[in-house]
Amino acid sequence: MDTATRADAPDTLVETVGAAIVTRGLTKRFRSGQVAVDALDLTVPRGSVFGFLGPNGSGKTTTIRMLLGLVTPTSGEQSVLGLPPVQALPKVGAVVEGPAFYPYLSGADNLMRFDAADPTASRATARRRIADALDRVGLAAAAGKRYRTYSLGMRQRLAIAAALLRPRELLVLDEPTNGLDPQGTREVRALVKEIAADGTTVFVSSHLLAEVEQMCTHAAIMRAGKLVAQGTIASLSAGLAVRIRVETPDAAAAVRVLERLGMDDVRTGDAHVTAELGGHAPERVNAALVGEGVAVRGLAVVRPSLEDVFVGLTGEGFDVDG
Ligand SMILES: Nc1ncnc2c1ncn2[C@@H]1O[C@H](COP(=O)(O)OP(=O)(O)OP(=O)(O)O)[C@@H](O)[C@H]1O
Repeated sequence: MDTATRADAPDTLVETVGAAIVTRGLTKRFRSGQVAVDALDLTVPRGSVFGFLGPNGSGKTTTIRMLLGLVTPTSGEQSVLGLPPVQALPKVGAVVEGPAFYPYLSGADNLMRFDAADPTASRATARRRIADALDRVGLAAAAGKRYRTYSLGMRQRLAIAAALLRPRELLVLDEPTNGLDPQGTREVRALVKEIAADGTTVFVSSHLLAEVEQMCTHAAIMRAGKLVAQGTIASLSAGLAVRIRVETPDAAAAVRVLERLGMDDVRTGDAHVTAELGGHAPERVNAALVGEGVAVRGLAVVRPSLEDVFVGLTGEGFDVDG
């Protein structure tokens, strides 16, 4: 699945072989009549870090709860690791709501309690399992420290460790950086990449465009319960033009030069001018501007962002407040 499928899902089985998550027409209508998820066709390739992106209230949590068997769909189909969600659960780690940890217990003792709650886990190997999980999230050195002394990032990493007490093929994280400070956010993003590098598919919801752009290989964009687009990060923006941005106090002169070069969609901003780069070499554009006496304070090639994709497809800004 290297190409963007926009809102169109692949409809042959062949295309979904190897998918960690597939949904077809997945819909949740709450008793209130609210349609939280509307005919969702999602294909999450195995091995991807898949960003499930959408403003607050766009249906991300409801979808995740259906995928984990916590909410019954109104209609549609879904498979997780090729199985109905409930059957897949032993192979799926999830952090949906912050797990309840005891503040006065250490990180290791908290995990011990989690582990003990799993009837299939052998007691004999518990210590090894917990040490491995703590090591995996970078908390080995803090294993004996009380939870209440943990930073926000450490707390979230402990939650991820709890989800990774058993070998998992898929890790589902609902807004894992929500409420974290910048340091905690960096820690969690780095951890997600490490987990993916070990071969685990990671399905992570977020309302932060830049976060998904940085952390994920693929993304699906939701709006008001509906899928707007999905594909690799690169393919999502492939249809959008790369632009050149010129910082200059001589905007009017710069516009004339860019238009003379035959550049499309030339726009003037506050002390800058942008245009579609097309087949033009940025250094030649710069030379032409300078040759005409335009004072160029900065020149950048701007690749389209996921926000541009969202705006292009919906005609709306990406409003994180829903
Ligand atoms: N149990 C429920 N009963 C009725 N409506 C609900 C219920 N749960 C969610 N909704 C509604 O469904 C819509 C989607 O909510 P959901 O929580 O799935 O969105 P979200 O994208 O995860 O947003 P957030 O990040 O704010 O949780 C919202 O309008 C929400 O108010």
